[in-house]
Amino acid sequence: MLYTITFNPAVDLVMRTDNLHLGELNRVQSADYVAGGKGINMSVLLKRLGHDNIATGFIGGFTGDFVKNNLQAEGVETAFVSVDAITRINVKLHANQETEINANGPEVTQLDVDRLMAYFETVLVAGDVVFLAGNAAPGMTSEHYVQVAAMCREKEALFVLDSNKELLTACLSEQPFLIKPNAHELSEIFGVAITTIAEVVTYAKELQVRGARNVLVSLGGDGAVLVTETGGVYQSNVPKGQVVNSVGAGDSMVAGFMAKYIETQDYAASLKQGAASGSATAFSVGIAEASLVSELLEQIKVKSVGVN
Ligand SMILES: Nc1ncnc2c1ncn2[C@@H]1O[C@H](COP(=O)(O)OP(=O)(O)OP(=O)(O)O)[C@@H](O)[C@H]1O
Ligand SMILES: O=P(O)(O)OC[C@@]1(O)O[C@H](CO)[C@@H](O)[C@@H]1O
Repeated sequence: MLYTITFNPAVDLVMRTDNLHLGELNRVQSADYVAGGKGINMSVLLKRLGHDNIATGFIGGFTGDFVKNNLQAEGVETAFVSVDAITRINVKLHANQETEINANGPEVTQLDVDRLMAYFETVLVAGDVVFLAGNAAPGMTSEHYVQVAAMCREKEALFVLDSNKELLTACLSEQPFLIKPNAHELSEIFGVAITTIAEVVTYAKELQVRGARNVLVSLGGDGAVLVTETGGVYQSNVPKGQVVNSVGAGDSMVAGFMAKYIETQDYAASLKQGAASGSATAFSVGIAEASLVSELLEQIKVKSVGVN
């Protein structure tokens, strides 16, 4: 089975206005409410690409009910631990530029974490895939991420991680199957400016030395680079299209990549579908429909850029 974990889910409130005037009343042209949080976005796209999965994490309040109902409407099974507080609302504002305002989210206690870990202790078996994505909820530390990573390693489940510098680097020693930093996160991890593809490859390989099995670096409108444990180094382009809302593009890339990997174990084909999925979501209000992913696949070129 595939499981996603979102420690701090959200309702994403996506609003559009022509111009944003700080310090004044602004009225918007449109407002859309979308179930969000990185693991949740992955669950939606995995299901749309034909992969049953179970969404887990911590959830609460009327916003939590909204997220669960949306997932269930998508056909995604849910196994969240309920917390006695309201799941956050994150504002995604599209004016001249995209601005994101992410709330803190509810406090999570050690008892909540223990409940979630007890669930995984019962269900997880060899060959399962666990996607852990997004930031920690208040009350959580990197130790909780390492706990999940270690359990996956012990039970021989593939562990896929997309999170910030501190949480990602803390888990490297548990040998995650896939990590997906973006260019900015890669620069932050090493404290250097990374501008060329050669530099991306060098630092992605350094993450492998530190424990990651496969490293997918997303480069926004410049595509992505994949460094594999089997020695491949691949680069993908982006298709033509109108960016509508790039929120969730990275999550979609991970879901699209893993969906294809599970089917084929073909890294180049997986990168191709990952890239198509990321762009398809960037060209959509929420997470992409499978039909747009297939349509964009035709425009994605994956080339080998050297041997690892
Ligand atoms: N402007 C764009 N045009 C076309 N494709 C895009 C664009 N932005 C993102 N993508 C696609 O989506 C992938 C992931 O995007 P990005 O690097 O922005 O991830 P991210 O920073 O993790 O995003 P997020 O945190 O918002 O999900 C890119 O590698 C690319 O394939
Ligand atoms: O605060 P986090 O957990 O880092 O990110 C949460 C978030 O910004 O990530 C998703 C897009 O990747 C959104 O759906 C959601 O609002």
